[in-house]
Amino acid sequence: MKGAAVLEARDLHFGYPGAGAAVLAGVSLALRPGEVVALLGANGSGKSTLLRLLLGLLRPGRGTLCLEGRPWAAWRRRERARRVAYVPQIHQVPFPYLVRDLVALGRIPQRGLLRTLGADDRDAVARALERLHITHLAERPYHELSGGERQLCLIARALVQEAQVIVMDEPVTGLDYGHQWRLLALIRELAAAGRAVIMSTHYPDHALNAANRVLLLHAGRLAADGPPEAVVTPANLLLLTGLAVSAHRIPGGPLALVPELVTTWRAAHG
Ligand SMILES: Nc1ncnc2c1ncn2[C@@H]1O[C@H](COP(=O)(O)OP(=O)(O)OP(=O)(O)O)[C@@H](O)[C@H]1O
Repeated sequence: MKGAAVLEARDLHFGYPGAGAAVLAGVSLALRPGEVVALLGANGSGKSTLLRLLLGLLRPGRGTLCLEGRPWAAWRRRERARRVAYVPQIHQVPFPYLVRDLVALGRIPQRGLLRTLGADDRDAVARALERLHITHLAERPYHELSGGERQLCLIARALVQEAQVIVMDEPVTGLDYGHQWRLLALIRELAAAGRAVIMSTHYPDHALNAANRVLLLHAGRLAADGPPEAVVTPANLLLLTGLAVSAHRIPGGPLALVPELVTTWRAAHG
């Protein structure tokens, strides 16, 4: 995909203080408007760490990060927050927020901390809840919700932020099958409207079908970066998971992935 990068990392190196080996070594990537980038990697491969580096929540030992071509440190915090939204994997709230209040927190970068919500903010919250089909949760305490319901609230909070870049750490985790695919469709819509989305995922078929570009994180490095069908290959899935997986073209349609284990079970047990 062409166009200037909205977020660009060059040669990132990172290790947690006191931990032995580096988690990331020499990772470079660029995220452009209109792109959905999927980040695949095994458990503990450093996906969350990389996303937290891209958000400026961790500092790289080496390397640079630019937002809209300007070094990360040159931006004021609020200006960055207007441009980059984050959907974390795990989220604790310090107060017993109602869902609509938690989602409204996403408006703070737009309005500032001290100004009360206006009609436009309330409309934005209502639209986001509707878009995620969770209007019925608006008056519920966030901390009483299920994991999947909370995840949808965090996505609504990112939507009302109206940031150009959305960083999502395993956004479909905990969501039922219908919500998973509806969320992926929404992510595609956001990108089609000009936003740039990077999301980590453990689902190769989501990367294959919902992303424009796939990054494969392995042994602290990006082992691949390219179009989905060039990256989500049996060879790369073997590297990533240790599993033999075959890819089958549905006539005139997408690729379907089948682990060889399934083929073996079916051959043995019907
Ligand atoms: N705060 C921390 N201090 C020390 N080591 C950490 C810390 N957070 C993560 N790590 C280590 O860094 C490595 C990468 O962790 P990270 O959470 O980035 O992986 P991940 O790919 O997101 O994993 P998962 O798919 O299981 O969520 C792991 O070995 C993890 O144990």
